[in-house]
Amino acid sequence: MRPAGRIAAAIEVLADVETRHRPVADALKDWGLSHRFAGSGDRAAIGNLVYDVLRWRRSSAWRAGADTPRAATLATLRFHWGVGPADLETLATEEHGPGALTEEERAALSADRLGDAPPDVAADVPDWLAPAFEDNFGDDWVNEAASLAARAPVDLRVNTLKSDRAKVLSALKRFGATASPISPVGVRLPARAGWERSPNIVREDVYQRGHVEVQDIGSQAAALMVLAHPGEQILDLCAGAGGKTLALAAQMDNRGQLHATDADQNQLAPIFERLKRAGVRNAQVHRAGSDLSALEGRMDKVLVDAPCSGSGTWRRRPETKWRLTPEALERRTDQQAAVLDQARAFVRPGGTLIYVTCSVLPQENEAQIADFLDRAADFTLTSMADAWVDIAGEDAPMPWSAEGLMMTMTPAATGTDGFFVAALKRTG
Ligand SMILES: C[S@@+](CC[C@H](N)C(=O)[O-])C[C@H]1O[C@@H](n2cnc3c(N)ncnc32)[C@H](O)[C@@H]1O
Repeated sequence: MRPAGRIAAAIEVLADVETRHRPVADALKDWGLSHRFAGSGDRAAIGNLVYDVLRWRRSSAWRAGADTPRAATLATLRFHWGVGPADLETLATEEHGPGALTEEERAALSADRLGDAPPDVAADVPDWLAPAFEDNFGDDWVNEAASLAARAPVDLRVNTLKSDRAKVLSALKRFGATASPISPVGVRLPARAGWERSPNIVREDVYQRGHVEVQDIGSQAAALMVLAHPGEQILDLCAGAGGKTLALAAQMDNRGQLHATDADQNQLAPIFERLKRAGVRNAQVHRAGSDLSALEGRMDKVLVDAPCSGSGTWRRRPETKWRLTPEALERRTDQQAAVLDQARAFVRPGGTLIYVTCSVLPQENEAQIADFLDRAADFTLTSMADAWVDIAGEDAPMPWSAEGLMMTMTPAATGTDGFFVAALKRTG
């Protein structure tokens, strides 16, 4: 397909998402099924544009002067893909293209009005979330929020049970792989621009042989902040598909005992195959709802990788930014409080509870920890500043942190997805 046809297709998919409130992936898949002439490269390229429109939806509508899929798509091409006004005009009128620009569109796309936009429009966040960002990031809030809109790179974690970073870097050199400045086991493949397709890493030999896992550097750093050591007893209470379980097993060098469970058995489903592929031998998976009373008071570390709004991962799932509601956020914070209360019983005296979210919202992070400390007098916050420097090195970018006590990684500060980490020591 020619670019003009892809642009028209992206507008069609976005209209479907909007009018039928459909998941983006489903709308893209259906479009592909009903347009068999489009190859897999075309479908991926259309997906790139659709997701980019969703990333900057609010600011694009402002720039275009209209909040429609067509207006937002044209503004995305103009202001994020660098397509000049004359080229946009030509593309629009080509065969199978989206159709000639109107006078209003031409005027809106010829000059950029973003400088006049209110902060929450420039930040590309829903207006009800602006106070949370401002509260968390002060004067930097617009820049921080806007950084959650850009395309994300593909990050990989080298599985040290099977390989090392130098070998993985060499195997993935053709994708532009570089070593992460934060995670000593992290490898980054740069984000692709425009229509260009991301590398399909799961087809690579290093992936199929379990030498790497796809995992954001922020998620890797959060797992490293557990400070798991060989020989310890560790519980991963919200293990889900096991992303952090695998990282912890590698840190433990397969020694000691790693317990993994989740409240939802369906979430756990992929973990078994992943543990096998990664060569993990020290993990025991407990089915959802299992009786874990034998572990109470015995764990050196308990990881709560809590259910959350996912605001830190908006780069990867931009549609979720616009679908989040105050009610859904409140449900999440209730779940977080419940899972923290559940987790504390497993920590041995002197052991540590590590709380992680992939969110940057203070309601799910600092406020959640403050409330927990009010309920749990036998826990105290521990500083993470030294551990961060030990793991990442002196020159690595620093997360947001008040006195080193709790940490928030963000695309703007650490070049990662947004992640929050707090470590709470059981004193009594
Ligand atoms: C952020 S996801 C976990 C991601 C996973 N740790 C990883 O790194 O791939 C949060 C998980 O918490 C689980 N969950 C929610 N409430 C829970 C509870 N009370 N106890 C255990 N798991 C819970 C959800 O089912 C979900 O799988």
